[in-house]
Amino acid sequence: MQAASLLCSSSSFLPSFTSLRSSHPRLQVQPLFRRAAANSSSSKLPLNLPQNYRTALATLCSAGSGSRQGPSMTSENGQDPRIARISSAIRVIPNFPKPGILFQDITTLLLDTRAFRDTIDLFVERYRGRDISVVAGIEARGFIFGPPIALAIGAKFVPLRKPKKLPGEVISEEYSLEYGTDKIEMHVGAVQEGERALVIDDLIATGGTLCAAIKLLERVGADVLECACLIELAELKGRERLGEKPLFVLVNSA
Ligand SMILES: O=P(O)(O)OC[C@H]1O[C@H](OP(=O)(O)OP(=O)(O)O)[C@H](O)[C@@H]1O
Ligand SMILES: Nc1ncnc2[nH]cnc12
Repeated sequence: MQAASLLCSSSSFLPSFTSLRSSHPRLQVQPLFRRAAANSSSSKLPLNLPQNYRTALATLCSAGSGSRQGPSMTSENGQDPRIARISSAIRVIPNFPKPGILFQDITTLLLDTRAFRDTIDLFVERYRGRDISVVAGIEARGFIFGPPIALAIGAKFVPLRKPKKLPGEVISEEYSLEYGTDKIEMHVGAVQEGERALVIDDLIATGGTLCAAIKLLERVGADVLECACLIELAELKGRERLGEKPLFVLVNSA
């Protein structure tokens, strides 16, 4: 399968927007849910069309030994019925912020109170009762999903921020982009050795950001149970970059 390419030409501008060009082959997965517009090419889509082809995989996108189904997985092809609504609520904007990029816009999901609530609930159902004391959210969109999950499961929320945003002493982890590098930072003392952590972001593309987040947490001795994202751009194989670390996603977007 051809790998999609990062189109950003500089790490200071559009640090990690990742494209899946419309010419790319379809995702090689067994979809439990396929959207009606599944055969559309992104280049044919009007900008305001809420979706392109998107395959929702419910909890089956978990990898590694941490994989398990949430308690409310009622059957309709084995998929939780909430997934279809969540998938539909994410808008895909072709050619934003640069030509060739299919931008996964989660702001439309936030406008749909039921879909937003269902998203949080699905994560909470998965992580409640697993003795997680830290939910680490990645700037910026991990800050939207992380805090409600943290509150619901009784964990603290730790923001992992872009450079020079945190006022206290920080540890940093650099990660590579197609062109150049970027960095995320965490406050020293926010997480203690031995704590059980979950990393949350809206989306995994190449996986560089999540890898850096895992490294930050492990450097202070935390045990990172799993990473969780709303969306996976599976063609970019970010999951492989995570190695054995389990990844849980709700929606797979090709
Ligand atoms: O898997 P990767 O290739 O590392 O890319 C994924 C990251 O890219 C996006 O954030 P972005 O860097 O665009 O920052 P933002 O959320 O502040 O817009 C997304 O929210 C993830 O954090
Ligand atoms: N295609 C994409 N849409 C939204 N955020 C992204 N981050 C990296 N690639 C992205």
